[in-house]
Amino acid sequence: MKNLTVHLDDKPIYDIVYEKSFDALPSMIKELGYSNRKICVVSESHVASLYLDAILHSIKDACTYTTSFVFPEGEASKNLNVVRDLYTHLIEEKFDRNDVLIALGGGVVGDLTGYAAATYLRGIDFIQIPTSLLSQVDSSIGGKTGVDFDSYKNMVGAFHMPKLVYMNLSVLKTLSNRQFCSGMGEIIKHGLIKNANYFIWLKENEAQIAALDLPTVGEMIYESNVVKKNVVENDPTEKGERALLNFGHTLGHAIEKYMNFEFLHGECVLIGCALASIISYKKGNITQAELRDILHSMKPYHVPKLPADANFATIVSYTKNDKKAIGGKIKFILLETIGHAYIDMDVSEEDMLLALKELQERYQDEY
Ligand SMILES: NC(=O)c1ccc[n+]([C@@H]2O[C@H](COP(=O)([O-])OP(=O)(O)OC[C@H]3O[C@@H](n4cnc5c(N)ncnc54)[C@H](O)[C@@H]3O)[C@@H](O)[C@H]2O)c1
Ligand SMILES: O=C(O)C(=O)C[C@@H](O)[C@H](O)[C@H](O)COP(=O)(O)O
Ligand SMILES: [Zn+2]
Repeated sequence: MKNLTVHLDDKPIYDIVYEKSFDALPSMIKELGYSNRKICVVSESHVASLYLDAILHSIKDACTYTTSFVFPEGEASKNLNVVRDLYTHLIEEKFDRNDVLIALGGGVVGDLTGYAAATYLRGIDFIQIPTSLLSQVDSSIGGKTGVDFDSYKNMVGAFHMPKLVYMNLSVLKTLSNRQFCSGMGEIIKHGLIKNANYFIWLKENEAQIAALDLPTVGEMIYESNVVKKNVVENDPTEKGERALLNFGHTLGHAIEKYMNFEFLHGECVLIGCALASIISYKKGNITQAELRDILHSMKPYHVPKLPADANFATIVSYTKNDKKAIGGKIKFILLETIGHAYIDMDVSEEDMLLALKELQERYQDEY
């Protein structure tokens, strides 16, 4: 697979490289000019138990000093307390402005490490080594970094681009099926908002994807990265087009909070995409056949059902804290057709409630 380069203002900023091992990492660290720097590898308990020793061993001769910082796995760690502990570690290890962080893990590690890199000493370099499907297709690219605050998603953050995104596709072999399916939420989103052919390809290849056929999964990751890279290059700080990447996230983030993070981010994005598609259909945009195709495309990935007694009004009330609201109005992302999304400022609470009710009914009929 050809590597990609993310440009800003037509200047190359960082590469996304596709590998099947960690072997090429030391030479890439040297190429970035980090031979005389210290490196702290940041990870969480589960990923660290699988890959941290290998990474530390592989980079030890590529820089002057290595250390690591490991926090408990899961979304509950994506907060300012853990960032504070990381700052303390970096201060104790005398990290200066030239030193470097490596984020080794899924989106939680990437978002948190990126935020620490953006803020420690007003900004130091960091490298993304995404290990979950979701982080390989989405969160490692584009420089959105941040943490949750009082269970409000990504309330505190910064835009800070990595210097390299190093994908080792072979690590997906240790990922659980549930986490793999969660990553599919962002992937289906990419097809729906930007590339109808990619959406069709996803449906045609769903058997190979679900069976984790690595060449097919590699192609899928690459296609998703192209979608994300193009959007980020056009609008790195979300002044316009980048908001489309939030398709499925307004209600998705509200459901994540409502479910106390028991549902995974990508699972909530799948539900959110289904709901936004229902609203798009009810507004006369997508056809009934398109809506059916969208809901069917999610079926192999085990979209979790909201509890039968879920309080939809509470879920809708959580969307009021959406970071993208302008003058109290929510910037909702809808589909014009499959492959074309737009910002709609007129989605009402009633629209959201009706969509939640309809999805719950469709789930009872298995769509
Ligand atoms: N910055 C962005 O643009 C962006 C985009 C999408 C999502 N996000 C954020 O990313 C987070 C979700 O990311 P995620 O789904 O990767 O969650 P995560 O980081 O919690 O990782 C998911 C789980 O998979 C495990 N895991 C990761 N890699 C593994 C591997 N190779 N083998 C075995 N287990 C592995 C982890 O231990 C964890 O339990 C959310 O906080 C979300 O808000 C950010
Ligand atoms: O990169 C982006 O831009 C995205 O919106 C990607 C989303 O998948 C991701 O979940 C992001 O963290 C959401 O950002 P937020 O600003 O809505 O918190
Ligand atoms: Zn997301």
